[in-house]
Amino acid sequence: NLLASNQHPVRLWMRDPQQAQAINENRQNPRYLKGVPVLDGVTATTDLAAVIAECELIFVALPSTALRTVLTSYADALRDKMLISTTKGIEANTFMLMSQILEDIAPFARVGVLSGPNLAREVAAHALTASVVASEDQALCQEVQTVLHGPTFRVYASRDRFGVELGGALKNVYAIIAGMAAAMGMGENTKSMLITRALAEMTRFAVKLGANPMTFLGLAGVGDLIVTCTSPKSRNYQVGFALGEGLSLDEAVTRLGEVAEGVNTLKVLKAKSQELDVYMPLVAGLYAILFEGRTLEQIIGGLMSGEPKTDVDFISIDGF
Ligand SMILES: NC(=O)C1=CN([C@@H]2O[C@H](COP(=O)(O)OP(=O)(O)OC[C@H]3O[C@@H](n4cnc5c(N)ncnc54)[C@H](O)[C@@H]3O)[C@@H](O)[C@H]2O)C=CC1
Ligand SMILES: O=C(CO)COP(=O)(O)O
Repeated sequence: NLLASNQHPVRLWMRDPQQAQAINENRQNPRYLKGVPVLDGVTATTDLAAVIAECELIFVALPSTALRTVLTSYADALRDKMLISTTKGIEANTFMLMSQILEDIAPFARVGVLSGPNLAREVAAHALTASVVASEDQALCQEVQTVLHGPTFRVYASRDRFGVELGGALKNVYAIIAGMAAAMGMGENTKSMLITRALAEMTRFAVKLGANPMTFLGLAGVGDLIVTCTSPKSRNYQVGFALGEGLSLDEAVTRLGEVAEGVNTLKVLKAKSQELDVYMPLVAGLYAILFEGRTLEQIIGGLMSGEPKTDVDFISIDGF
C-alpha cells in the first residue's frame, strides 16, 4: 500500500489462487489484515516468474523457513534485480541471515534489508513509522527511501546490513520472554531490566560475530527491541504471553496461527552462543524453560543471584 500510494504499480505474489482472486476482487486480505483496504495499485498474483520479470524492486516477506525454497530456482531471473529482505530470521544449520541467503541464491542481484520497529498492523493503519534500509549499495538505499517515503512512513539508511539484519532477528527471542513476564504480572522494573539486559546480550553476541555495536542503538536495534518487547500486537510477545498463561509451546504457536520467528531463532541462537562461548543467560534461560522444563522464576532467580557483572560491556573502566 505504501508503494501504491506513491503511484508505483505493485505485484503481490502469493501461493493461493483463491486468496489472490479474493484480494483482487474484494480489495481486502481478511485473514492477515482485516479491515485494511488493499489499494487499487496492488495486484495479487500466483505467477512468481511473471512477477520477477515485471518488477525491478522486490521486497521479500516470506517466513525465514520458506525463503530459500521459494526463490532458489529463480537465480537467473533475479539477476540485476533489487532484492530487499523484510524477513527477521536466521536459517537453521547455516546460521545465514536472509539477505545472505538472497546473495547465495542470486549472486548477481542487488541486495538489502528493511528492518525496524514496524508492526505490520500499525504500518497498514498509517501510524507514524520509521524504518531502516541497509545495504552496502548506496543507490539501492536511496531508491528504497524514495519509493517508500510518505506522510506516515520514513526510511533511514545504513551501510551496516549485517548489524541491522541481526538486530531484527535477535529481538524476537527477547519478545517471547517479555510477553511471558507480562502474563505473569511482573513489575515495570523487571520488564525494563529484561529489555535492557536483552540489549546487552544481543550486542555482546553481535560483536562476537564482528558486527558494529553502534547499530544496535538505532531503530533496527533498540527501536525494534522496544516495540516487540512491549506490544501485545507482536506475535512473538503473544507466544510468550500464552506461555506465561500456562499454555505449552505447541498450543501457543497454534493459537497464534501466524509466524513467530523467535521460536526457531531461539534454537539456532542457543547452539551458536554455545559454539562461540558467548554469555547469553536470557537465551539459555528461555531455552531451558521451553525445552528443559525450567520456569521463568527460576531463570530470573538465576539472573539475580549470578556473579556481579558490569552494566555496559563496552565501557572499560580501570578496576571494573
Ligand atoms: N508482521 C509484522 O509485523 C512484521 C513481520 N516481519 C517479518 O516478516 C516475515 C513474515 O512474517 P509475516 O508476513 O508477518 O507472517 P504471517 O504469518 O502474517 O504471514 C506469512 C505469510 O507467508 C505465507 N507463506 C508461508 N509459507 C510460505 C511459502 N512456503 N511460500 C509462500 N508463502 C508462504 C503465508 O501463507 C502467509 O501469507 C517474518 O520474518 C517476520 O519476522 C517483519 C516486520 C514486521
Ligand atoms: O518485527 C516486528 C515489529 O518490528 C513484528 O514482530 P512480530 O513478528 O513479533 O509480530
